Amino acid sequence: MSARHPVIAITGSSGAGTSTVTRTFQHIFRREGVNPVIVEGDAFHRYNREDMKEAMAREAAAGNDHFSHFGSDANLFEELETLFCQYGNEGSGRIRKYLHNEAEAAPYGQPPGTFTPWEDIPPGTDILFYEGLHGAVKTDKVDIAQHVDLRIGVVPIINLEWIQKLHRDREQRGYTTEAVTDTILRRMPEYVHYICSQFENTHINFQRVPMVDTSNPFIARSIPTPEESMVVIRFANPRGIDFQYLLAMMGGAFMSRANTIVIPGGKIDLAMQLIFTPLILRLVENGRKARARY
Ligand SMILES: Nc1ncnc2c1ncn2[C@@H]1O[C@H](COP(=O)(O)OP(=O)(O)OP(=O)(O)O)[C@@H](O)[C@H]1O
Ligand SMILES: O=C(CO)[C@H](O)[C@H](O)COP(=O)(O)O
Repeated sequence: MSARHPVIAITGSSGAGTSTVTRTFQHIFRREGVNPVIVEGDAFHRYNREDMKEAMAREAAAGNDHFSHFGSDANLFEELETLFCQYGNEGSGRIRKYLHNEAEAAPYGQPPGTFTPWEDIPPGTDILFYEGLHGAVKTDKVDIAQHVDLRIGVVPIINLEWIQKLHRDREQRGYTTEAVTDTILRRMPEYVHYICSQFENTHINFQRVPMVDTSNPFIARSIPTPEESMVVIRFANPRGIDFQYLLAMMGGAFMSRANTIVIPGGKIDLAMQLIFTPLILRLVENGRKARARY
């Protein structure tokens, strides 16, 4: 944790919606004049696409059919922890990108499924913003969560998460339904160990719950829309959260527990702006003051 160079992490499974939530944060950063460095979690995969296929085949030959992008062996957890720690202390660190498809890869003149070279974070940023799979991970070897000032979980109920992943991977990444289904099945043990466990380390979780039937996510023709869903927002520590204000600002919202507010899905953007703008401004302001004193 750092008062000088704050770190925010949005953490969630593949297809949960972390990239979508990032757009709301970019809007807040732009409006409030905050200069972030944005880190995509996929940059901390250990292998490029070809090497990952080989690693998976090696593991399968050795009897492990569950090697996946969710676990510690396929990711650079130590390097991610170092980045958060170094940024928190000095505002510096090394980042890169994982290029998922032709559109992302074209500007770099590289093939999809490869990483860009590591680069230093430019000096003068206000905040590090991470979105990806592992922003609140704790294992027996690393404690990534401890370096993050604001940890946010994005966790649709699992049927919805699968529908979102199936649609995104087919439409934007060129995979078949069968290939995505195999990936979901292969990742399940590491999903339970590495993904679910993070949501007890987060400060705020957003769980989208569809109000339409998603019983068989593998045949769903479309992703339930925001208007067809509700969002459960749970605060680990509700002290200081003005629930009366949130209820007044968002028609149709209600409290389901003392630390949990439920809102209509179409209001998620508004909810995030109302909840996060003051938290971001406080982190950035504290950081600026602490750096001025240093
Ligand atoms: N609140 C939402 N309402 C409707 N659709 C959504 C919502 N959030 C995400 N989606 C859709 O779900 C799909 C996956 O979302 P997104 O790409 O943000 O996931 P992700 O968590 O960033 O995945 P990955 O980590 O694998 O890149 C996208 O097609 C996106 O449009
Ligand atoms: O979304 C993911 C993890 O968040 C992807 O599964 C991972 O980044 C690998 O991508 P690809 O299968 O396109 O090589």
